[in-house]
Amino acid sequence: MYEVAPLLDDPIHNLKTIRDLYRWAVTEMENANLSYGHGSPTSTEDASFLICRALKLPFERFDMFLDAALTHNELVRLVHLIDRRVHDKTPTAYLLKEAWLTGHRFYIDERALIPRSYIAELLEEDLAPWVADPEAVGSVLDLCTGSGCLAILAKGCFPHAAVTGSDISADALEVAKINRRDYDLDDELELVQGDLYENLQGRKFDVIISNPPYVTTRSMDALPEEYRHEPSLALAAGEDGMDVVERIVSEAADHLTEDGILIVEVGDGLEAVESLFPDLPITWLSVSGGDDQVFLAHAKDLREYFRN
Ligand SMILES: C[S@@+](CC[C@H](N)C(=O)[O-])C[C@H]1O[C@@H](n2cnc3c(N)ncnc32)[C@H](O)[C@@H]1O
Repeated sequence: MYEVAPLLDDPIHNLKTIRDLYRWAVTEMENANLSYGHGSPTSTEDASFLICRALKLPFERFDMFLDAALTHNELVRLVHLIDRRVHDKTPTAYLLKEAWLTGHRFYIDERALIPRSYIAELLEEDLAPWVADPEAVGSVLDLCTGSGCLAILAKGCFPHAAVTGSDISADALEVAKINRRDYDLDDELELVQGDLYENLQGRKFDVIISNPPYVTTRSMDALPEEYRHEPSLALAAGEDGMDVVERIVSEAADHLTEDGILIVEVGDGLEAVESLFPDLPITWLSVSGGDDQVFLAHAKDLREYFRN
């Protein structure tokens, strides 16, 4: 039996149906001033998602189940989860051990960043201008792969490519291995532990994607509590947030094939990137729904720029 304090004291006796629990959860969440940067964008979505998935109900049909009665065990379990969401500020994805990205489900726990990269949308929809024939892409590297979410989506986008995901964190790679197994990709997705390009034996890739850490020291201090549940290794990247990005870009030419491309997410780091690499030809890719920025660079331009 869970030990449930202090939320349970009062309300549990009055919560009979999913609707009762949902209304109460939304009120508790709104009073707690939570951050919604990890998936569901509002308290109503966060509460309904948490309740649905914890009860294994289909999220898109939540309305149909609102009048269903809750058993005592279900109620205790859900109140406990909502208690952790409200008081520990644990992101819902970590409570449920699942995150959704472009309609795909990924296992997640606190060893890895909760999947939310904008590169996922590009992979699903928007790479056509730069990759004429996805079927012809032979190799993809997902640097800083974390949970492996982007590497797995890349496998879907480039069906004939050998995909490699690399990360410095052994913990994160354990999460990636779970996702690799869930997607039945044990034989098709290679996972490598190392500091960026280390341990890739000088191999070259047609496409390198990366959602690296890019939070500045100052922003780290101001992040909502929810972010403190994520590994700081996945977020923090020095004074200007460019510690890892700088190395990814400056070493990329050695790891790209002749016509290869590099795609990197940098948050609101547009100015920082342009001041680090003035005159490097890069294309900023607009991704719907956020300030986050992703850029693309061609191998030939990187080679030329870093020739000396
Ligand atoms: C922002 S998370 C991205 C995870 C995943 N790609 C995603 O989009 O959800 C950044 C990842 O970079 C890894 N990382 C940080 N520094 C690294 C380094 N020097 N070399 C390789 N990986 C690194 C972290 O362990 C973390 O998993």
